[in-house]
Formats: sequence, C-alpha cells, structure tokens
Amino acid sequence: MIETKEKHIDGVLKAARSQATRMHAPTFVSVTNEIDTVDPLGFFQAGKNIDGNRVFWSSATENKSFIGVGKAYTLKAKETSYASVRKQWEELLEHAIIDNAYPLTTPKAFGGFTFDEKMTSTNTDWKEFQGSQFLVPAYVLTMEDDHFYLTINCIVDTTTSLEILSKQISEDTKMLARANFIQEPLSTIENRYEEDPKDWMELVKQATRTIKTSTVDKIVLARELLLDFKNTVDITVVLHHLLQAQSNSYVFAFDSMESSFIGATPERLVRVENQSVLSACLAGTAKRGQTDFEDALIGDRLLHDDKNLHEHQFVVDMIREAISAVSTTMEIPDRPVLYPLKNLQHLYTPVKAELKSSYGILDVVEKLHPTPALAGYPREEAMQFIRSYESLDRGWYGAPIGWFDQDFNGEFAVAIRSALINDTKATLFAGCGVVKDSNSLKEYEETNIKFTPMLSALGG
Ligand SMILES: C=C(O[C@@H]1C=C(C(=O)O)C=C[C@H]1O)C(=O)O
Ligand SMILES: [Mg+2]
Repeated sequence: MIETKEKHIDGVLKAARSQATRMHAPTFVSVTNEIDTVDPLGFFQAGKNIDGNRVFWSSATENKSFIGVGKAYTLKAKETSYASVRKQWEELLEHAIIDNAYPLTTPKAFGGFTFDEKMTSTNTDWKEFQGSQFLVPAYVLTMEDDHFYLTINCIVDTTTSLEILSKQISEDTKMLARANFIQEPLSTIENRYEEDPKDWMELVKQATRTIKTSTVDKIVLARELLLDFKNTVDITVVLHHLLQAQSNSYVFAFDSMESSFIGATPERLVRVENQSVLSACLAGTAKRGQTDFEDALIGDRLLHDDKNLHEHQFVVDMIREAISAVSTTMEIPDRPVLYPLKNLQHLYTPVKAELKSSYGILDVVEKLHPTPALAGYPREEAMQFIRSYESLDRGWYGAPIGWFDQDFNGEFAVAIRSALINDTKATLFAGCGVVKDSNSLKEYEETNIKFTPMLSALGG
C-alpha cells in the first residue's frame, strides 16, 4: 500500500523543489495517505532508528492516537514562548505544499511548553527539554478507530537531493510499516530515593501557615521519586503498560536520543476544534475502594468533602474567568462529578465554550497555564512560593503538553502522572493542592497514590 504512493511523493518533492528555487526559501512538504493496518507500538519502537526523535499521543476520551518519529522540523523557545512558537509555525507553513485529503491529518506540531518560563533548569536531566519545544515529525502515524494514515513531512530547499530524499523516505516508510512490537521484560529497579518525607511534610505545613496568614489561598506542591534501574528502560514497553492500565487518560511520550518524558495524565487543559472549546477542572482526590461498596462510599465522601471542594473551586473560578475572556458562550455545571481512574478518583467539572473567531488553541493555553490545579491561587503568589521553596526542578512536569495544527486546532493536557527517564534513571513526579485545612500526612499519602500509575508501568 505504502509503495504504490511513491511516484506520487516524487511529484510533490519536485514541485517543492521548484517552489524553493522560485521563492528563495525552503518549502515544507506534508503528504498524507490512508494506509493498511500497522502495529502502532512496533512503529514507535522502530522509529528510534530514524534519528532518535519520537512522540506518542493518545486521547483520553476518543479512540484517536498520533505517533511521530524522526524530525522534519522543531519549534523552540525559551521566553515569551507562545508568541514565538506561533510565529515559527506560521513561518514554516508560509511556504508549504500540503497534500492531504483528511481533516484529521493536517500538519501538526507535538510538544510542550515548560512549566515555569521564569525558571532555568538546574537539573541536567531536563537538558533535552529546555524551555518549550515542538516536533514536526518526519513520519506521523495517525489512528482513528480502524483507520490508519501515514503523513510524510520534510523540508526541501535548493540544495536537497531529491533522489536521496526519495530513497530515504521509501526505505523508512517500509521499515516503519513492517515493524512489530518486541516486548522485552522491563529492567529491574535497584534503588529508590525520595526527599525525607518529614522535610516535605514540613513544607506543606509552611504552605498552610502562609495560606492562613497571607492573601494566597492555594499552593500546589510537588515531590519526586527517583529510581535506578539495572539496565536501560525501554520506553515502548512502558507505553504498552500505560496503555493497558490507564483508561480515561492521555498516554504520552516525548523522546529524544538521551531522554524521555512519559506519562498517563487524566487532566485535559484544552481541546479546540473549529472554535469549540473543551476544558476541564480536575482537583480534589481520594483513593479507589477495594469493593464497589467501599468505592462508592469513598466517592460520595469526596463529593461532599469541604476541603476537597474548596481545593476544586479555585480551579473552576479561574478557568471560568480565563475562558470567558476569549469565548462567546460558555457552559459550566454548578457542581463537580467524580472522575474515576485506576488508582484514584478526582473531582471533575467539565467546561464547554465557543471561542471567539480571532483566537486559537495557543491563546487559550497561554491564558490557562498554570491553572490553580498545578500552581495555586492567586497564580503569582502561589508561583512565588513554589519558586522559593519547592526543592525540585519541575521542567515539563505540570506543563501544557500536546499538539496543534495549521488552523490552531489541537489538544493540550497537563503533564502530571509523569516521569523523566534518562537511560537507567527515572524521576517520577507527583503534587497536591495545599489549602488552609490541609493535613501534611494526608497530602503526602495523596502524592504517594499519584506516583502509582507511573511506578507500576515501570515495574515498581
Ligand atoms: C499535581 C497533581 O495533580 C493535581 C492535583 C490534584 C489534587 O491535589 O487533588 C488533583 C488533580 C491534579 O490537578 C499530580 O498528579 O501531580
Ligand atoms: Mg488534593
């Protein structure tokens, strides 16, 4: 199936070459075809051989996933990153030849904005995720229900050898389409390390005191869990475990030669599709019960628990304010419902809106991030506390991650329930919303449950 399309691609490459010569500027090429079934994890695993760059994204609510491998282009920014990323994307698309008949496979950039632009990473483990960056993959496999599509992206300039490029594309696509997922056993964990729980709980107490004596109402504090493995961790195997165990979650991976940021997050930040907006308020947590009866009891208590409702309400109020500023209509229910996950349950309030015509997804992400679910309330005071006292380097943890397309439609989630993996080392992240009635031991236990999805996917 893929082979029959080769002649067609050669034609597009030639056209791109003429355009590059005429415009004195490189031309971005994006060609999509529907293809036969391929093994998605096989495609991802084999994709490491292209140039080391890979992305994986599967939706929490729809049967839709994207796997990108190889680099056609990257958008990178350190500060004022929203404007900068938008500009780089528009410039790339200015000279583009797009051959695509399906709304789902428009050219896309996949990546993330950093959690806090004002912080420079102190932890070298984040060195491949400095600031904000988005990959425009060389090959994107798009899956929706039983349909598979392959998009080939590349840049053609006046010096590109079309013969070499065409041969490369042909070899790569054949290799990717034929690959089968090889599930090696995961490497064993040799060491575990975390900050002294007493110190972390002391910080929670300090935050509670600050909340009681100042204008800040909520501060989200995170901690990390470090794991050492015997051998290199195979990201594809971890993805496989996450996909099997974590329903109602966005399963994601951003991977370069040296490190990977991977996870399964339940928290949608925003989805925009033709000006229809979906966002979500997710805050307030309890464990799952062992039996249906116990589970329902815990859920019911969570729905009526003052501390958790208070923690949740800051998120609702802030998201309402942010989205109403860019929308014509908006719908938010009065009270939260339960959002059940394998290891825990949350309070959840969905948000629906119609975006004003001048705005796209990046504008909404910029307005929303960081919500009080990951920073606190009011935002600046809470961020100041985090910057001053939290010991870890958040990097992309808690950041907006996802994708956007040529029309600034797309979807972003909040990068929680995640880990940064460097060869034989993994750093897992978990945080919790501290409010005036927080109990430091309970918050500590809550973060412990939040480590579970990643920890079990890593064999811990
Ligand atoms: C910060 C995290 O989760 C956030 C905090 C929650 C809480 O404190 O109740 C719930 C969901 C998320 O908004 C995390 O999982 O790391
Ligand atoms: Mg909480």
